[in-house]
Amino acid sequence: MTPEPLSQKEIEDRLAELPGWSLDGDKITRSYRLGSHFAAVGLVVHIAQTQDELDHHADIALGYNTVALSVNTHSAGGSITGLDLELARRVEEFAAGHGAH
Ligand SMILES: C[C@H](O)[C@H](O)[C@H]1CNC2=NC(N)=NC(=O)C2=N1
Repeated sequence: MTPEPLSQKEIEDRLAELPGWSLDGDKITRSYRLGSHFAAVGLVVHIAQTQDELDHHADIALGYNTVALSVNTHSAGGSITGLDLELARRVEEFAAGHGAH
């Protein structure tokens, strides 16, 4: 089932619960800084595992010690849906454990 686009108000309300995440154009985004390159790669692997579990995939940019995510829902015409917020919520749950801030 295709998830429904969220209203602007719903997006803002749910982003308020996810410090560091923001709306940038048609995607929600967040950048993390980590203690080393390997720590950044470890976070990417954990995100990849979560993405396959959700069958929902962000654009991920890996830097030296940074990881930047941006995501919307292609199947909803590039809108923000609950799946985008759920991916962000799950990444927030484990990012700090990788030393990300
Ligand atoms: C076939 C597969 O379920 C779809 O292509 C999934 C995979 N990952 C996805 N990721 C994102 N961000 N949006 C989608 O619509 C999407 N669709």
